[in-house]
Amino acid sequence: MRIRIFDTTLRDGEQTPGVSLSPEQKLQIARMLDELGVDAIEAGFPVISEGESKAVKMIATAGLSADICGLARADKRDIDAAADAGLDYVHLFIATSDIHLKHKLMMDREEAVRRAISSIEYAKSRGMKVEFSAEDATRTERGFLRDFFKQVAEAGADRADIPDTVGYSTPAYMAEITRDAVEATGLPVSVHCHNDFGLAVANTISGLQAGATCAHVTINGIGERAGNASLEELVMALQCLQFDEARSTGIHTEKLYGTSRAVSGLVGIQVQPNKAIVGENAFGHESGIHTHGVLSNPLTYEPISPELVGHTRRLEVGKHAGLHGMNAMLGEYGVKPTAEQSKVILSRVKALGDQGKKVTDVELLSIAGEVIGEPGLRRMVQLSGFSVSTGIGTMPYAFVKLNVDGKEFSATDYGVGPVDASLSAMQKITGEIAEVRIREYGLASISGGSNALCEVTIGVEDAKGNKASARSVGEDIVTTSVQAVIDGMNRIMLKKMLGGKKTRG
Ligand SMILES: CC(=O)SCCNC(=O)CCNC(=O)[C@H](O)C(C)(C)COP(=O)(O)OP(=O)(O)OC[C@H]1O[C@@H](n2cnc3c(N)ncnc32)[C@H](O)[C@@H]1OP(=O)(O)O
Ligand SMILES: CC(C)C(=O)C(=O)O
Repeated sequence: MRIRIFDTTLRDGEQTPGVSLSPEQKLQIARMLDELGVDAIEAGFPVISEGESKAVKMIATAGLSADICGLARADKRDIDAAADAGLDYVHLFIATSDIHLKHKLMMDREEAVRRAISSIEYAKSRGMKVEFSAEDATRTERGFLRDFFKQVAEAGADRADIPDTVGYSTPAYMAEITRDAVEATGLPVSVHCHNDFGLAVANTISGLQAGATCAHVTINGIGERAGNASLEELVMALQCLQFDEARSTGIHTEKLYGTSRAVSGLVGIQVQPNKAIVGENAFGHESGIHTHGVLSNPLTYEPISPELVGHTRRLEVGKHAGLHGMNAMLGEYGVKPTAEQSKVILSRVKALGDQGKKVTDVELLSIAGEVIGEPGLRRMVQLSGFSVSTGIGTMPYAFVKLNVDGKEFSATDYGVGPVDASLSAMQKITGEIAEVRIREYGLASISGGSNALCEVTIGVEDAKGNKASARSVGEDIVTTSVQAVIDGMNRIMLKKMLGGKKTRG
């Protein structure tokens, strides 16, 4: 069965506290969602502001393949705003649980039904298709919910949606009320699940198994409080796990990781490393037993291949590392220790781990260099000049000069602060010579006071998915950041030059 993916990143996702997108940013995300292959995009809630109405209009007229929809309360002004934004598809809602009716809407059940019916009739009179949500459905008295949906269908709604507004349902209950709604309405039914108890995807799947044909989801699971059902998790679960019946979607799964990162950047919310499918660690391994297995056959410790979702594999060393994984990582840099040397290198890596430290690629290589007795691995990139200016009433600015294998490159750029400006300037250079991008940046203070030492940990990646991590410690956060990036770049360039066996990606 083909499942309809209704993406609400731009509406419920944007309701994440602290997130606001400009119309241009919303259009940019809508285009990405369309390319990803979603069936419907909830572009926004047109009545809430001028910018929101403009954004919805821009998306509605952008010629996208997905159906474009907007949210409206059971209220004429909201419906007019949706129609005026150029929509022919509106998502109407009214709460049906007693707690919402009594304490929020101050109306009884009969009034809620009347408001639902009149809003559907009005939206239809304005030429729009209607998807109707019974807000807080899962805390609504079951008999009333069933009756409510029946009347919504009789009033002319085209689709019915079951929101688990505060993530309160269990999968079993979601299935029961989905069956009720399908029977009562005879309409295509959607499910809209929140993640307050971490069950949003499980509840969504349960609703789909019980007869719903559409899932409301967001990229990275962003949304109110603990968020909504995550698009990437749901889509991959439907595609890869065993269910009673096969359910497919139109999502181009190889675009999932890129879309996740792009949305994360635009909304300003980092994806947690252990997030399923798209987190940095979703295909990352440190434990020796795991890296050993993965090197032989990745499916030993990965349920799916990272390429399927546009992600890459990453091996790391640390306290839990083993010889096979560590030697494979060193092999990428052309470093081949003897069996005895490997044991010594690993014990020093573990000693760092025992001190509670993350061990970066640069540290692994410098330990290996010391143990093998080879001079440090060649630095192709060196910092040969650098200055920044910052202050109040001035735009932070950086000048960076790098010596790359004897050739000088320089770049300048602005940024939100001196670190940002320096990293942007560096990226201009690295874009030219090595296409290295910074995928992770962490800054921590490791001693107190204004003369504190800072520690910068950085992850860099090239266009081919080669990754390297580096750490630098110093007194000046800008210089330390630049040094960490340069260390990471050196590792990537060395890896490319040596063309060692690739253990990642
Ligand atoms: C579960 C969900 O995600 S629902 C969607 C939630 N999203 C948002 O709220 C996003 C943006 N919201 C806003 O910008 C504003 O809240 C607006 C523009 C919608 C309304 O702003 P205000 O007029 O200042 O009202 P306020 O937000 O304080 O209160 C909500 C009003 O909507 C009413 N309301 C809530 N749900 C509905 C509904 N489904 N149908 C009709 N009226 C509703 C409330 O009763 C209250 O009405 P009142 O002002 O007459 O008392
Ligand atoms: C408007 C509705 C569908 C909603 O977002 C919710 O109940 O979570």
